[in-house]
Amino acid sequence: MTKTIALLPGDGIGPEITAPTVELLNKLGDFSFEEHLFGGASIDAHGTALTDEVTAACQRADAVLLAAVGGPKWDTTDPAKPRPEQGLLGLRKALGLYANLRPVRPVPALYDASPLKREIIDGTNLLVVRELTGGLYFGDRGRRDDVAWDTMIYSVEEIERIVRTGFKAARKKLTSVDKANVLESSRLWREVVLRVHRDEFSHIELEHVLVDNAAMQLISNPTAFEVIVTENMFGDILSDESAMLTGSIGLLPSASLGGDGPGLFEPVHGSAPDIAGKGIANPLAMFLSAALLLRHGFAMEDEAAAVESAVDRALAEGLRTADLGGDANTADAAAAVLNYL
Ligand SMILES: NC(=O)C1=CN([C@@H]2O[C@H](COP(=O)(O)OP(=O)(O)OC[C@H]3O[C@@H](n4cnc5c(N)ncnc54)[C@H](O)[C@@H]3O)[C@@H](O)[C@H]2O)C=CC1
Ligand SMILES: CC(C)CC(=O)C(=O)O
Ligand SMILES: [Mg+2]
Repeated sequence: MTKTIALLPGDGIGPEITAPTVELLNKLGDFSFEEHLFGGASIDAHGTALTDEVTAACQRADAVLLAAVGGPKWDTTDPAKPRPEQGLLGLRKALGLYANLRPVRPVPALYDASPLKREIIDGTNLLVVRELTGGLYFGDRGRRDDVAWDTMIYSVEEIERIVRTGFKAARKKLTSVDKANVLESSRLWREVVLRVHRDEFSHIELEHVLVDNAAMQLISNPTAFEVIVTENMFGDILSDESAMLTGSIGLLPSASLGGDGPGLFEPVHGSAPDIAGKGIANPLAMFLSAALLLRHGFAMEDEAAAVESAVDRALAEGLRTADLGGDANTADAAAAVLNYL
């Protein structure tokens, strides 16, 4: 049966990396794409980053494929004005997508594209499990006179469910990243992690690492990590950092899961306004997000693996977009991957 994919190209490089991804998916299955304005594009048309109609269309779809939102055109410090990123946060919340999986799998062909030494990267294969609908990005915030505040708030239930996702993803070891030496929300986080480990997953090795130390060890000793589970903002920051183990943020995909309805699949990177419109964006993070959509959204494991193999093969055969130090453009990258599919 035809599966419906809600397509949200968004802003900046979003439409440029979405078009070849649709082409790629069309080679692998019978999909019906329903494209919607989202983020800045939706603000321009409707005055809001996410309309009720688009929320409903995403809820009805079998999966949601999103590129990226945002850009200088919509940057504002005025809290009364709409921002593209509000659409993203709103959609994740509306779909109940509390678990964001960000696999980091450097391939040997690209070790030289990373600023890190080959010996440090070699053997790295980690997963960042980022809590996506709580924490600092969703807590109370405000401004009064010359004071502003954001609140990091977590309930036991919110921590339990993401920690279980982390333990289930781990074969041997889970690293829980927090700031329990300072933050009360992290102390609760750690208590819950310890209890869930003791009661349900004692066969998995557990370690706690403070977030500042984790940021350092991701660069000095990345093979020490298998699965990292952490709160929303820490995961946001650590995953962009981890991207450099692979050589570029343009390579990192993600899957957002956990709701009753469809999953949402999107690259880790943003709308890259500095290169938008030039046709040089790396589409591989978007292709790999489509692979996660096939795997997690539609249980199409063979097709997902085929996309990942085609990406690996293209890179092994020398494909290098500008972010990887080469001169291939978006169309070249798409042609190379489609060729090996
Ligand atoms: N999920 C989303 O929609 C996200 C949206 N944003 C938004 O995107 C806008 C730009 O944010 P930035 O901080 O600049 O982060 P960014 O991830 O868009 O770009 C950071 C750097 O990486 C490069 N880059 C990113 N993706 C690339 C790709 N596929 N190929 C080649 N180079 C790539 C960019 O050219 C830039 O130099 C902001 O409005 C931000 O709020 C940021 C992160 C995630
Ligand atoms: C609106 C932001 C939370 C987007 C972002 O940086 C991300 O999800 O990685
Ligand atoms: Mg981010």
